[in-house]
Amino acid sequence: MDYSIELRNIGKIFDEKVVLRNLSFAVQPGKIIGYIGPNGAGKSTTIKLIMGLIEPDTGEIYINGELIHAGDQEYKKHIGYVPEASDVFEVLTAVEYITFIAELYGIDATEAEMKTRQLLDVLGLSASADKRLATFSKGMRQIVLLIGALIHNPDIIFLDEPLNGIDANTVLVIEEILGKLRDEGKTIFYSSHIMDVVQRLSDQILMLNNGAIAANGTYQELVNNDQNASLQSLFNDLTGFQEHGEKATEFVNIVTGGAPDAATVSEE
Ligand SMILES: Nc1ncnc2c1ncn2[C@@H]1O[C@H](COP(=O)(O)OP(=O)(O)OP(=O)(O)O)[C@@H](O)[C@H]1O
Repeated sequence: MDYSIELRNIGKIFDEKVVLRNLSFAVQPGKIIGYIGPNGAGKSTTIKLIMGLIEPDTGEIYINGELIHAGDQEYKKHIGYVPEASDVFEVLTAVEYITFIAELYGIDATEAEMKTRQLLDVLGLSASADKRLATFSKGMRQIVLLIGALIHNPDIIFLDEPLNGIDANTVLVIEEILGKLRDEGKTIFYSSHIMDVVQRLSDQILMLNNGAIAANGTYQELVNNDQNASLQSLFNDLTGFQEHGEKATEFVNIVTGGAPDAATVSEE
């Protein structure tokens, strides 16, 4: 079987800074892939490369076995993307925004509106369907972005912190939706800093550090079946971050004036 996404030796440099170095990984359809790493590790850059928004400096990207380039259009029809930043067209209503996207993907206008209203209804937003997005809360916007990314039934779905601002009940529904889409054979590429959600949802975890893969496997493989381990502690280990306790003490001491040398701490 072809991989749905395969990166071979990808390199990317921005302003003389090496952001991705020889990045290689492959993922199969019908899996949720947790894509994690510290701020600035290169996660969004990877997603932009796969979505063809930017070109790699070196290496190749294959989607469903086909070598792709940034200018290619065909494969993009099979991709859905839920961005982290909720930049939506504020003057549009939820229905207008989602049907606009659906029509861009070639869905007939009447069908697009019908499907949009049904999906908004399922996720509890039917009363706000014809309200402008300017009036929507962060979580409501996130749901609109999610529907907009899925309405054309994509095979490969990228989600960047998709649960931000969404209430606990709707989170449960969305997690189940992602599981069902995975069972339908979709590839779900899930990027998040919330380790317990990634640990719970992912069939495969890819950890990026300094532009290279630091770990790649199932959660059980990564923690070596250690019952006391967690993705959070593995993340701290692999990214070499052990001083959270000291950092917290230092911060609180500065705020409260509790440490004798608090005034000099920031001079480093
Ligand atoms: N267009 C760009 N021009 C210059 N530098 C860029 C550009 N895009 C990303 N970078 C740099 O590349 C590095 C990786 O950024 P990227 O957004 O991929 O990280 P990330 O892992 O998604 O981080 P976060 O978790 O904070 O979203 C950062 O140092 C960033 O400043």
